[in-house]
Amino acid sequence: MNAPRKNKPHVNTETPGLPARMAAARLLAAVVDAHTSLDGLTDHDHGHRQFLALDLRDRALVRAILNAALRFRVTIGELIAARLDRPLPANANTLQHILHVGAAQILFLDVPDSAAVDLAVDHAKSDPRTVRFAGLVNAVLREMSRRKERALPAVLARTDDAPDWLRNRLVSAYGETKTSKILAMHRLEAPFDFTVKSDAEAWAQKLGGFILPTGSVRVEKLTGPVTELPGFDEGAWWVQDTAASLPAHLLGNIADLHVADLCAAPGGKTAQLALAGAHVTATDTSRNRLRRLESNLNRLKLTATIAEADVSSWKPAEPFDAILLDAPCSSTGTVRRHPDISWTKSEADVEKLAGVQRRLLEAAIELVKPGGRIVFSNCSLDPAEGEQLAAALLSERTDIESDPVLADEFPWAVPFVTPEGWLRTTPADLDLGNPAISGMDGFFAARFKRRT
Ligand SMILES: C[S@@+](CC[C@H](N)C(=O)[O-])C[C@H]1O[C@@H](n2cnc3c(N)ncnc32)[C@H](O)[C@@H]1O
Repeated sequence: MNAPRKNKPHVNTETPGLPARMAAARLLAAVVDAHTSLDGLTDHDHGHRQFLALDLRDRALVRAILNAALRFRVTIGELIAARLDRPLPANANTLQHILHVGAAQILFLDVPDSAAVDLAVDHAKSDPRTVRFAGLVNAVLREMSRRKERALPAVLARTDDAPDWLRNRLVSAYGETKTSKILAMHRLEAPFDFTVKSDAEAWAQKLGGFILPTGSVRVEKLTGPVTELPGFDEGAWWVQDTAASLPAHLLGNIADLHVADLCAAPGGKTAQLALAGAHVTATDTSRNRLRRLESNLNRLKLTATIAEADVSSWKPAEPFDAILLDAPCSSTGTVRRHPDISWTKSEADVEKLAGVQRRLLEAAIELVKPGGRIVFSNCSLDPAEGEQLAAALLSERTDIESDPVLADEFPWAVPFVTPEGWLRTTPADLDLGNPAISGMDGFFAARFKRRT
């Protein structure tokens, strides 16, 4: 018989609620320590095995815990630190994650505090790395629960809930005041935007929303899954942040033109181009994502030619009349919907992705006919992936010119057009008075023309 191990865990890990908390802490580690995307970890087909082992209710709880833990990570960290006599050891990652998962429930979720504390303590006891800290977990979280009414508003008022790298980059791009507005919006769940095929008025009514100046229908909160909403089965609309719907419009009248949508999946912009009457070729490197694009188009009863291809080496038979390149990016414009991005991405990613975008844009120029338009877009807030990249390209290449968006070209575009004729949106824009229904994703779009 083995000798009993010191600190041997002695907890029934099947205790109701405990597997969900253990999965939440495990996924938090994957996001924060290994920089893995939360969408991938919580995918219902290919997600993390600890997540897939849970029933649907617990999966929803894990998603809610992680959204809060990541959205308010700085606030939570400060409240934990205030309850400790000295900082936790640097290698105490697992303990940190258990505390953050417990605190996220106590501070931001509708879970009884006692359950959140007890399950965090059980979790600590179940793991040899944290069993000796079970008392500390109990003390910190109970005290947090007792003091939250007083402590939480004060800490929320002085924290930004952004890692330093992101805050610093935003301040250099937008200044302190606008950065504060953007980060305040990052604390809120984004409303749902729908791009409708026609009759926005009727769909706004049926979906319980309203029409934005950009033409999208906005709904503050959904009452059930998207797939059960009116109009889903008949393909009357698709979910698309209103900012994401703007770049495709910049191609102008594309009826009957041959348009390539490069980096197309899952196809929100392909659908717009097809709906506008173009003959669309949609390319992407990801076979899985192209499958999603195909099924999305089928539901919407729209068509496009689909090509699995890498833009940088793609050699189509004919050049296109127009090109949309919605390039992969750091996605910092979508933090409201994906609070993990602040913690999975870094300054180095921004620089690396700006290099990728430049290469893809150079390749895209070769695919358009002389005189043809190219719209380059992405959902980053960082000028390195937007304004700086566009300016560098224009100053270094003589075969393209800027095709600026004019102030009177699209009435909806006026608030977002820069002096250079580019489009720039941030979550602080589209302020409708009530923050819960305001804001939009951060997007950049520039329009170029290939010289004849
Ligand atoms: C921002 S997403 C596109 C979103 C899409 N345009 C939409 O509106 O639904 C970027 C896409 O670029 C694809 N991608 C990345 N590198 C690529 C490359 N070298 N060639 C083609 N596609 C690429 C990714 O697989 C991903 O689907």
